[in-house]
Amino acid sequence: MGSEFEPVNVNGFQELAKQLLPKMYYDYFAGGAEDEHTLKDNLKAFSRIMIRPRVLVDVSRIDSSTTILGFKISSPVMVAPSALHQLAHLDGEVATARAAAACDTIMVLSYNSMRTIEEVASSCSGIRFFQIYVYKRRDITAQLVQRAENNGFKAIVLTADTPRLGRREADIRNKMVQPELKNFEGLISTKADSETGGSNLQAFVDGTFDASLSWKDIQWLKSITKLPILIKGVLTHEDAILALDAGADGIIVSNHGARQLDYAPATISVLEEVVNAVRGKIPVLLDGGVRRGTDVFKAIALGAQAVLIGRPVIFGLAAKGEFGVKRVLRMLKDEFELSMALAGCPNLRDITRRHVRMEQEKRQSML
Ligand SMILES: Cc1cc2nc3c(=O)[nH]c(=O)nc-3n(C[C@H](O)[C@H](O)[C@H](O)COP(=O)(O)O)c2cc1C
Ligand SMILES: CCCCCCC(=O)C(=O)O
Repeated sequence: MGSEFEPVNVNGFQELAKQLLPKMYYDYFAGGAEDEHTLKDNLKAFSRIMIRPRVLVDVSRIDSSTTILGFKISSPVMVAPSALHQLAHLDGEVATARAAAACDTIMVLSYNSMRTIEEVASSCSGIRFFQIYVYKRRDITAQLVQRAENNGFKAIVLTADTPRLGRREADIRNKMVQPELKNFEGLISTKADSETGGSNLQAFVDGTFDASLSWKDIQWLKSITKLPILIKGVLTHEDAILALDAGADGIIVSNHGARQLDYAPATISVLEEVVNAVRGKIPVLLDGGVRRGTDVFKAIALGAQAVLIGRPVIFGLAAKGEFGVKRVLRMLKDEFELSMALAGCPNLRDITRRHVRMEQEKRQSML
């Protein structure tokens, strides 16, 4: 493959990133937990859903814009929080933020970014949310939440699926090195040594993250910020109800890109369960395995307000920096708009449950 290779879909960026990145970093970005069963199923589950197109609908104008927590975005494709963007490209999260802003969408900045909250905030205007983990040292988490709020971030995303780090065997084999995180300078050392010689990330998380975090702590989070709070990592109707009861302002159905609990369900397979439990009271978003505009269409049909993408953004960044991230976001928007047109849905509100058919429904209809 020569340097002129130009991806025609977002998977092409993964191929480019694989050629360009050191193996340790590529494996960190691409990998999942243990057998990577859920990693594969996040993709396969989308392919088990069929779209039921309607014809002879006027689709001469397609509007894929939507509103999330009152903020208008050009299409329901947002940037998921992902760590360590400077391992993909020197400009790191600043390039990602500029690309997201240029595409009129929301970026969720990771707690584990390599560019600081302040650098990202001053790099361009744009709507941004801030994702957090909760450290045993709660004062540090509270300071970062405050800095995000002071720097114009519009919501806090609490990642709830990481009391400990999932077992990513590629990182263990590669002895993945934990880079220092500038956000925490003067607050805590982000250097870590793995006693077992495995992944430094795992050693760091095990020493720092608060594994005692529970639903009652949402009250603590509410007491330290005025921003809306979204809970990321919900996969069951039981937890969706608990999130509602705790006063969450939104839910992100996520299995952390299959990097935490292997054999957790593919996110698209549990979206409807969560949407039904929430009954429209708060927005439900989804991430995990979204690689095509048709995937976005399926998630919207099953009740998501928007999707977020993780690895495609990182691979776009690794391949072509800010331009690569823009290309990824535009490709998905264009593909989504095409699927809206071909399915007879000029607006997002026209996409309904009846526009998709799950595998089990297909079998029933063939009996
Ligand atoms: C390399 C990498 C780093 C990630 N870092 C974080 C993180 O810091 N915080 C977080 O909440 N989720 C993190 N995630 C999970 C993403 O937010 C998201 O749930 C997942 O990537 C979506 O799946 P996809 O990569 O298939 O799009 C990370 C994912 C990847 C691939
Ligand atoms: C620098 C610590 C990285 C913690 C894990 C980040 C993450 O959520 C992921 O890799 O997934």
